[in-house]
Amino acid sequence: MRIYAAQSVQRYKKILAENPSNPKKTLFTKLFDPEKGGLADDEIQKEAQGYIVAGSDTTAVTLTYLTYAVCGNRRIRDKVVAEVTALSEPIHDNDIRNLPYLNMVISETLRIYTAVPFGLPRSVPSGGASFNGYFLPSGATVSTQSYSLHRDPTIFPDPYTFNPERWENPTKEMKDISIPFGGGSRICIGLHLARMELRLGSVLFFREFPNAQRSDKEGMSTKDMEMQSFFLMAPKGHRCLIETE
Ligand code: HEM
Repeated sequence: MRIYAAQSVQRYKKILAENPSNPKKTLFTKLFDPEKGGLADDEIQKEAQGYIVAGSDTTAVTLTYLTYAVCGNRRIRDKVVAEVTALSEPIHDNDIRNLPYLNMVISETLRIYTAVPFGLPRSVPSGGASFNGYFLPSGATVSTQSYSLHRDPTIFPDPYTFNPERWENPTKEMKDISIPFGGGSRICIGLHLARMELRLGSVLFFREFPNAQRSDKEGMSTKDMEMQSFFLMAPKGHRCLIETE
């Protein structure tokens, strides 16, 4: 990935050299201009690497678990299929961003199959802070994480069951405690893009494969799909087999 990021930076520098006044714009275009507070090549490369990890595996893992969860319950799958097959082509995000059942399925996937089970660390500001009766000294590193919050049985009854309907009328506590994208000023910068990808990916998949179901070929089982933390969460067996009826 380091090499890929370095090559991308070099490719873009070539584009800039060929058309310095009007280059094809990317997220990083301004960073290449040292006169406008840009960064050095190796700094851009590190940023690019961060975006590749933060923006690809997260969504891929979430979409994998969404597909697996939906395909494991015919009632849920058929409700998703009914909603997405009622759409007419061409499909644009505007047509699907408010699909009620699909959004519940996505919220439930982000609750129970959080790809990022932790929060990135924060430093307590100078002067320290009091939280829940505890004093946190200035400079201490603190963090919270979504994995156990999303499984709190007092907020999410029967927390280990994939139940999209629980999002039909979510309580304030459910909304407050759900942090699949973190929170505060450093909340995931890609959350809207991620939700868009999850919506589009699911719509296209279940329109194309309305009869998709879990496969047990090649010994595939739920054991393969147990979540393991490789920094990001991912299926333990590194695979997810789905077949059509
Ligand atoms: C389902 C998909 C995703 C999940 C679950 C997710 C989750 C998270 C979480 C929990 C954080 C830490 C936030 C915090 O500490 O408060 C984070 C940070 C970040 N995410 Fe995402 N993310 C996803 C998709 C994306 C995408 C698509 C992009 C970019 C294209 C992205 C870019 C980033 C970046 C750059 C940060 C660091 C933000 C900062 O430190 O200011 N993420 N993400």
